[in-house]
Amino acid sequence: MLLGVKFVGGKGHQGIGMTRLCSPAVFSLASPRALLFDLDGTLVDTLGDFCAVLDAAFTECGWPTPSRAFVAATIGKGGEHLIRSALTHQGIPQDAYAMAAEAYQRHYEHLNGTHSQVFPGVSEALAGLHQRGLPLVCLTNKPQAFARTLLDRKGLLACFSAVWGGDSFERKKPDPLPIVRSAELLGLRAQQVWMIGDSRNDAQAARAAGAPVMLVAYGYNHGEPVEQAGADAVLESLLELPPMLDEAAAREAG
Ligand SMILES: O=C(O)COP(=O)(O)O
Ligand SMILES: [Mg+2]
Repeated sequence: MLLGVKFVGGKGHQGIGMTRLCSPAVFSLASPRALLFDLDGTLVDTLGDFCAVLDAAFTECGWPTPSRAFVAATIGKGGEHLIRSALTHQGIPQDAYAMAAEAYQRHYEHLNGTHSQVFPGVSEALAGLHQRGLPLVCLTNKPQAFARTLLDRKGLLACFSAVWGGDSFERKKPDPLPIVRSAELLGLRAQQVWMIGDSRNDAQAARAAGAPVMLVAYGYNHGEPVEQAGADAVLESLLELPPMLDEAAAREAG
């Protein structure tokens, strides 16, 4: 029985503490051979970056800028989705996409990381997990170059054995392909890795790939309750991961 956890997915299981288990499968998960981490909303609070970049790009183009609430509910599916959604939301025709995307890209390069903060517990959790020798991979829908720069600027890059972006594979999350390919590149099957994310894009991708999935409660999930996104567990902090790994290892040993 996991300690310090509360089961929220059904009747008959109760616990204490922070981790909320959404699936009874979490009681029998095998130890992962690697962890895949989403970036925006999971490791770094980048909402301020997205807002600053959209503000700069749309202002330059002479358009009204989208609200912070709109941006928070829209991020998670990559830059093109965000730009196209923002155009529609502001009543600007889609044929302005190329102009918007060029301005967005240019401002993102300049502003990347300047309006964002690492979430509490992330640096400590990643350092501890890295010390265990477990391969850690960043798997985000952000373009790979932007992801690497952001992780570097926030002092997190050295923890990761690989960083894959929304432009690294033929399809993005919620398609399972990025998870399947990330596992393959480690010499693993998707069932042997855990996906750690913040949104239904991460949960759907992991479910379809056959990988266990944990979602953080503090990220961006399109304005929907994260408990309903189909995760095995909902975490208040990444610091809850080491005890989960200890629990899985102890179960296997004993
Ligand atoms: O680029 C985005 O929309 C966010 O990407 P991520 O949540 O997969 O890190
Ligand atoms: Mg995310």
